[in-house]
Order: sequence, then C-alpha cells, then structure tokens
Amino acid sequence: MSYIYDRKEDKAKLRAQILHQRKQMSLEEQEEKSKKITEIIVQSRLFYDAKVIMAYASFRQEVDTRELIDVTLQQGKRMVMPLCHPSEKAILPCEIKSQDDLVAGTWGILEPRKESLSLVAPTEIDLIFVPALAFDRQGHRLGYGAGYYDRFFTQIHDKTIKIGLAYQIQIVHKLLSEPHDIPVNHIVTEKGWIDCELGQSLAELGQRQKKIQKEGFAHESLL
Ligand SMILES: Nc1nc2c(c(=O)[nH]1)N(C=O)[C@@H](CNc1ccc(C(=O)N[C@@H](CCC(=O)O)C(=O)O)cc1)CN2
Ligand SMILES: Nc1ncnc2c1ncn2[C@@H]1O[C@H](COP(=O)(O)OP(=O)(O)OP(=O)(O)O)[C@@H](O)[C@H]1O
Repeated sequence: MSYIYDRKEDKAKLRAQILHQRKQMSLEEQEEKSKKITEIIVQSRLFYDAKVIMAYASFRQEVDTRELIDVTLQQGKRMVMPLCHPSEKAILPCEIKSQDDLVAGTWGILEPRKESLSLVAPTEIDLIFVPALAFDRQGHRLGYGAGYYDRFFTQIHDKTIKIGLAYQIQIVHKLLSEPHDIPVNHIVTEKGWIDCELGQSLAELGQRQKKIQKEGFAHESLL
C-alpha cells in the first residue's frame, strides 16, 4: 500500500499507520523477509567492496540485522554499531568484534558496551545500513522523529553509501522532504534494490518538465 504524504501534520499519522501495519506481520513473515533482504545485500558488489560497515541493532519489527552483522564479522570486515547519546540526540559510532559486545541500552536497543568503547571516526565508514518507519523511492526517510540519523549523516564522508532497509510495506509514495533530511542512496526490501538516486533524478526531471510546461503556457498566453 502507498500513501500520498506531503503535509507536515500528517507525519504522526503516517508513523502510527506504518507501525500498525508492521505489527500485522507475523514473526515468520518478518524472519523470511529479513533473510531475503540479507541474502540480497551479501551478494551485492556494494557489500563486497565495503571494508567498514555500520548497521543498526534491530528492535521492534524492524528488518532483522543479526545475520547481516554475523556475515560482516565472519568476512573480516570492520563492524560499527551506534551508541545513542539521548541528551544530545547523537549517535556515536563504535566498533564491535562480536555481537556479545552489545548490551541493551536506551529503549532496549542493543548497543556497544560503554565500558569497552572503541569509537570510530564517522568519515571512516564505507557503508551504513539505515532503519526507518518508512522510505519513499527518492530515499527520504521517516524515523521516530528525534533526528538521530540526520544529525549523524552530517558527519560522514560524501562517498559513504547509505542503504535503507525496509519491508516493501514501508515504501510510501512520497515523504515530505525537509531541509535537514539527507536521503539514503539505495533501499533494499524483500523485493530487491531501489536505486534512490535514479528516483531523485527522475523527480528533478519531472520538476523541470513541469516548469517548461508552465513557462510554455505562460509564453503562449502572451501571443
Ligand atoms: N534500531 C534502531 N536504532 C536506532 C533508531 C532506530 O530507528 N532503530 N533510531 C533512529 O533514529 C535512534 C533511536 N530513536 C528512537 C526514538 C524514539 C523511540 C521511541 O520509542 N519513542 C517513543 C515515543 C516517544 C515520544 O514521542 O515521546 C515511542 O515510539 O513509543 C525509539 C527510538 C537510534 N537508534
Ligand atoms: N542536522 C541536524 N541538526 C540539528 N537538528 C536536526 C538535524 N536534523 C534533524 N534535526 C532536528 O531533529 C528533529 C527530528 O527530525 P525528523 O523529524 O527528520 O526525525 P526522523 O528522521 O523522523 O527521526 P530519527 O532520525 O530519530 O529516526 C527535527 O526537529 C529537526 O529539526
């Protein structure tokens, strides 16, 4: 299902709708789709080429990242996980060597142990797997509304690839893009890859065509 969503006041409504829909999925369905998403990623060139990978620790009904984290570590890549700093609404990227290095933190989300932190410079990260409640095809994201990821994205390298992970039901027609929003480059769902840069250029092309049409009509009206 997709929603037309372009008013700020609809944000809370859309969050509630998506959360409700995601809760309707059975555990088996979530596991099966997460497995498919993991398979698609680990077979990709982007994953193969990345040496430093950051992933979120899945909670509630998010796409499960546990297998993805295991494969990353097994392949000898560096695994980075977010540690939340709630008072600053900041994400601190920390390297882990195994999933045993994680403990339940804010909201029960697993995060690196504070006692043995190994901070990583955000600019060192090659690939980031990003959670969301919803994405549109241009890579805009709707989160829980605290701005953690947008703040973090201002610190990473331009070349860092951001991949949103979502079930197909979380892909919506259009999300309101705000000035602080930094879109992801790709999305992977159980149905495959969505190239958001292509979506962004198509949207730009659409805007240009609309402008040409408008200017064309304005010009004709002068005749
Ligand atoms: N796995 C994962 N980790 C993540 C995120 C995420 O979306 N997924 N976040 C992405 O940014 C940050 C955590 N953001 C969160 C923000 C709010 C709530 C939360 O439970 N909020 C309450 C409502 C609070 C209120 O409105 O006052 C709720 O939803 O019940 C959870 C996570 C950082 N780590
Ligand atoms: N780079 C930034 N610097 C400062 N404030 C920011 C930045 N990015 C977002 N914010 C603020 O954070 C708040 C929440 O942003 P937004 O609604 O986009 O969150 P979200 O992406 O849904 O949430 P989250 O990333 O936590 O899942 C907004 O009020 C916004 O002004």
